[in-house]
Amino acid sequence: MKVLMPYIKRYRKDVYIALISVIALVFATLWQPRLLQVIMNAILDGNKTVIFQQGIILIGLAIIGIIAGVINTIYSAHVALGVATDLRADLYRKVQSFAYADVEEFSASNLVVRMTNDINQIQQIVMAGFQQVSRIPLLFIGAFILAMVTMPQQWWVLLGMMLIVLGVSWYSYQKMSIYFAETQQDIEDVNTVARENLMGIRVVKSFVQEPHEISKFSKASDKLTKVTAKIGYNFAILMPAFFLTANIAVVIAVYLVGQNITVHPTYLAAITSFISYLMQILFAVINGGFLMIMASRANISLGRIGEVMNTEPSMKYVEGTSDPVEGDIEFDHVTFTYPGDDSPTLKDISFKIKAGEMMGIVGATGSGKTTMAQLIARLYDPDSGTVKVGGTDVCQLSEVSLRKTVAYVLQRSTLFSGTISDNLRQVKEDATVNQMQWAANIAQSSEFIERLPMTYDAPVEERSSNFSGGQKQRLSITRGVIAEPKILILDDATSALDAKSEKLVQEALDKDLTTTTTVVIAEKISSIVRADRILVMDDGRIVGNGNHKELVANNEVYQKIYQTQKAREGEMS
Ligand SMILES: Nc1ncnc2c1ncn2[C@@H]1O[C@H](COP(=O)(O)OP(=O)(O)OP(=O)(O)O)[C@@H](O)[C@H]1O
Repeated sequence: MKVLMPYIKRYRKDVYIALISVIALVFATLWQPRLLQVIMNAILDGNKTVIFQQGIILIGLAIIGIIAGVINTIYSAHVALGVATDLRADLYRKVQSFAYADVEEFSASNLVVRMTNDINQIQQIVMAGFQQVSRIPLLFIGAFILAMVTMPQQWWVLLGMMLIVLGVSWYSYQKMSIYFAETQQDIEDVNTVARENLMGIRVVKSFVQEPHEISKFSKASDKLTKVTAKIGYNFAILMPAFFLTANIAVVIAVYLVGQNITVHPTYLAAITSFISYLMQILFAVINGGFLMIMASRANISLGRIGEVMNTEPSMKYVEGTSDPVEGDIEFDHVTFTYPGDDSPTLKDISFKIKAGEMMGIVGATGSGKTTMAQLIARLYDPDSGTVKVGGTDVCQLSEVSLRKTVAYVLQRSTLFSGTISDNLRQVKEDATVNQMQWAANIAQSSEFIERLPMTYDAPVEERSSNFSGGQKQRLSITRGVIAEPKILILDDATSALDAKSEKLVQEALDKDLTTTTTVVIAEKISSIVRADRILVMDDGRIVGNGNHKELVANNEVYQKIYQTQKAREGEMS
């Protein structure tokens, strides 16, 4: 609730209108049986004036009730929609402030569920809250008092019905809250299976995994069905049980009143009014139960949202100039462990590279190459030691300055839906077509972009599905170079390019980005053979540092990689 209150307060005016309209609605609902009673007595007395007068008031009251109901729904919806929109925007802003490690810890899909499903739960409870929270107790207490006033001698019928209905609802709502919590989990499971399947649909199809995937989905879906069915059975029993109890109470009241009807003819009108109040009490209890269930679901969602909102980003940036720094890189005794891991992935790494040089990083898979690149881009901070860029500790650079200095191109290219120019302008807002062409020429992407009917305004579909792997990589490199970064990291970023294109990219980089430090992580030695310096990684340590010639001459690990690749190339040629 602490999370929600500041958001609700922003809609004070709508909240007041919603609450005042509830009071008008309850008044109209409760007063109608009372008037009906007066009219019925007037009918018995044959008093036409009273019938007419009270009839008009009754119609007026009904109209007031309808108008109040409409106003209440509109303003409750204003508050609910406003709260949900603001909360979603703040949650999104918060996630944007997270460090990469924070996003990884929550997991991206989990954060998406929190921003969509959980926010929806909040929206529903706020809406229901302003429609029902004040209405239920007012209706319940009002109907109870008026029923007692109408037929005080039937107090025990009323009390008996209330005890039974409240007892049964308490028991079943308790039980159903457990089922609803299970449903929440089961919905997430179904979502996860469906999402994984659809995102990896190419793999599913190519390995003919459809039957396996269908059975996995069926299992998750069956679990959800079972719990939902249990909720359905409970409701199926609960509703008739409530109405049976109410009807028994009505029968008892009518029977008792019927004994005296000839002595007290006004009892006839009173019993009609009494029955209306019994029904209102019943509806108040049923709606109260629903609200409790919704509230318990929303409470879980609120907890999940609060968890994100209260998470402090694990990485903070200093305020400072937004200018880029020079492209020198230095690692000084850097040790790094991934959050949650026991042993370090990088162990005591030290090296220096001058601005404008090219550095290659090779090593076995899992040896820590990508991790090292991530530390240059400050996606993580080291446990100990310092990473310096342009002679400054990366922790002492403002976020904008660091992002302007370092461009990081990954093997698995991530392009955003929109157009090619939208993607390029993410890095350089005011990029002209000439600048785009310049960058595309370096990345060898101009050749296919310019063949597209809309060239740089060509659409990029969701997950860039309208481009091949090689085209995606070239577009990512284009985006990486367009702002002429001081440091360009290519993390296996040319793996989907043929040898000729890769060579052309490297030559263009040498020619056009002369002052840029290039860090190339590659499986193939051929990709880094020209580098000024090559780091050889093995199990999180640097086991070789030199140029190709030096390493071929005296580094065992490098020699092994080189010989294996040469032998493979020999086999292939
Ligand atoms: N987010 C992460 N959380 C925990 N451990 C991780 C994470 N990312 C990588 N690792 C582990 O750190 C080690 C080094 O991974 P890294 O990706 O740096 O290796 P790499 O040399 O780039 O491998 P490859 O050549 O296969 O890309 C691996 O053992 C990997 O399992």
